[in-house]
Amino acid sequence: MIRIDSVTKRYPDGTVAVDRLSLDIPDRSITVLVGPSGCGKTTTLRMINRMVEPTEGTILLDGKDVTQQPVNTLRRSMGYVIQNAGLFQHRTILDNIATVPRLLGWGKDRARGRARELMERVGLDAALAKRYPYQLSGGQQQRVGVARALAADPPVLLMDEPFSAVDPVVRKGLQDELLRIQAELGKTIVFVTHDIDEAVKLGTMVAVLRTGGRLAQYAPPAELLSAPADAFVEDFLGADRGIRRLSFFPATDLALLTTPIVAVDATAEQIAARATGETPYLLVTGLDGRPLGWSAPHELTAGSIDPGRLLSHGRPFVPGTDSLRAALDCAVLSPTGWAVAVGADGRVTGVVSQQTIAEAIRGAHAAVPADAPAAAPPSLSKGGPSDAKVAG
Ligand SMILES: Nc1ncnc2c1ncn2[C@@H]1O[C@H](COP(=O)(O)OP(=O)(O)OP(=O)(O)O)[C@@H](O)[C@H]1O
Repeated sequence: MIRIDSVTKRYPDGTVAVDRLSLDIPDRSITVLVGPSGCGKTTTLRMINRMVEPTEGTILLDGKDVTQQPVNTLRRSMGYVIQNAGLFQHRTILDNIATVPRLLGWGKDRARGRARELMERVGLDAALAKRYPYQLSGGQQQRVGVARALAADPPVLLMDEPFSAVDPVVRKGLQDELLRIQAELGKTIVFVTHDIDEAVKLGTMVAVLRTGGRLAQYAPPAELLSAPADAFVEDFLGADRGIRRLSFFPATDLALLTTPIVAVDATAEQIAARATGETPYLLVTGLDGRPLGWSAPHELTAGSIDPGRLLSHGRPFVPGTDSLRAALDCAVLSPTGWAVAVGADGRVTGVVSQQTIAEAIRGAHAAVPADAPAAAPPSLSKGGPSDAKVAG
């Protein structure tokens, strides 16, 4: 949908911010521009909506040169979100969001109705509608910024470090919300960040730029992690890329054991039958099938198992939704070294050892050569079990 074709930007003082950059930005997906400070990310983004004009090269939107379109028409087809939201301080939240529809000539009631709809979509309480930006938290202001950019339903969203100014917890919430909105609305999003973790989490495609505005690598995140193009990209990705790459493999095919599991009301015979030596511990579940904790079999008293005396079961993972990284994390954090698998309803479906997960990891790596990346399954959570990421 957006083609950046051999674009160079030289500022009047001679600074080359972007150097012969070519990128095909796919339709209805998130493309992330990432790289160190000053590598030309913002300049590239602003050339798309013509806030900055290229010195050389062309940018095509749906096959048409952006310089051949009236700049106002072009910008109205592109929502723009910046760090700190850039809200109009003297306008209410509702009127901030209604800005572009009003510019397009919508009546006040219709524009405000649309604004209310968008507040709900980005997770803002309707009670905030009449407040002014200074009466909102940073995270809420960013949500207003996203709602404002979406108000006229533009096909393209340009986002320049939109979540950089908020704390990590709020940031994660905003990222998850963006992925959810994107899954619903299917916008073409170009997203600038200097944070490689954010790039890998959000991007369908990731363009890594190096200082001087040159493209170092353009690839889906799994490919970046498995086959960085050079030492610069490898360094930029950080030390633990092998672990992070596991986010792209589903925990679906792990062989789960169901024997070492007993219910809290288990009889002595049931406990004995389950203590087969497959694991040094048994997992105790409640009568509802949810995990309560681990115990050595000889410490369990039939008929009066005290949940308060069990070892923590740790954080469970959901096979089919979570990744191998999530499963490994659960096993590493479990006091017994065994991870607990649950269904979407929270009921235990089995347990799995670190060793079995390690074998699955070896199998996954072997099945996908380093230069042929794993494709992220559509509903795979790429982070820990609480990372509700829907990969693009
Ligand atoms: N108006 C300007 N005049 C001259 N040089 C500029 C101008 N705007 C940006 N630059 C320079 O162009 C280069 C790229 O800047 P740009 O803002 O695009 O980088 P960036 O990757 O977005 O950086 P950051 O992550 O720090 O925001 C930098 O060296 C910057 O100093």
